[in-house]
Amino acid sequence: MAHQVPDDGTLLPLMEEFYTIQGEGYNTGKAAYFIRLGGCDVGCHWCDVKESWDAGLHPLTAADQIVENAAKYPGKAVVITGGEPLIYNLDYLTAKLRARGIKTFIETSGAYPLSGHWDWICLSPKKFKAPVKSIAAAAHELKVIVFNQSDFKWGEEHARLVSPGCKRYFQPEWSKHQLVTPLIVDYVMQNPQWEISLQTHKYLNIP
Ligand SMILES: C[S@@+](CC[C@H](N)C(=O)[O-])C[C@H]1O[C@@H](n2cnc3c(N)ncnc32)[C@H](O)[C@@H]1O
Ligand SMILES: Nc1nc2[nH]cc(C(=O)O)c2c(=O)[nH]1
Ligand code: SF4
Ligand SMILES: [Mg+2]
Repeated sequence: MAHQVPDDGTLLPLMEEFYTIQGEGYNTGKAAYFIRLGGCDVGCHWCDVKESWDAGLHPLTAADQIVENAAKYPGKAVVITGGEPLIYNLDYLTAKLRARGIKTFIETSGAYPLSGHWDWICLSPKKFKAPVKSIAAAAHELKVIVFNQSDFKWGEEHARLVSPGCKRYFQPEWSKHQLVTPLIVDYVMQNPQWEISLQTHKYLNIP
């Protein structure tokens, strides 16, 4: 059974929360508390967290409780991810985190309209359900997953939509990383407005 999630953002389906090091993208290497919300209908066939997709499997949890949990850790940054976190209204959760001096980062496909107050927005657009138009201009980071050669073209199409200061990354799809990492290395050397992002937590064997 799906939950009835209230639209004021005070209750959210929480899959897991853990303190670790941001493994990907611009904030790689920084300690952060991860908040993983359940629910996603984007359907990436290579998604590395398919257990998140069914929101009904993940308990509705008070946003206030999530804030209390996050505030216990010395790293004053959270990464809100999922699933697709923008299915939910994140205004309440992010306002409360910021009021506690905690920086707010999001990982999103952009398939739903932006809510929340953000210090860093990582947009990772997907072919399977394209981002809403308004989100590209707000992104601080564009992180495109490379599963095959066609993803470079897809990345370039989205790079035209983001702001000039937005960081651009290609990140290998994990199951294909041996094959596609050398392609990304070549691409970045030829197109230095792009950088490579690796899922460093998977090499470090941390969450
Ligand atoms: C699991 S997603 C959750 C957030 C949001 N649904 C999204 O896709 O951006 C978190 C990040 O992991 C990336 N990701 C998911 N599966 C991956 C895989 N197999 N290899 C590399 N990156 C992956 C996504 O593109 C996204 O940047
Ligand atoms: N260490 C670590 N860094 C991450 N960056 C984005 C992640 C995600 O699943 O959204 C992730 C994750 O699951 N673990
Ligand atoms: S949008 Fe994110 S959570 Fe959803 S299927 Fe794709 S990678 Fe997984
Ligand atoms: Mg992950």
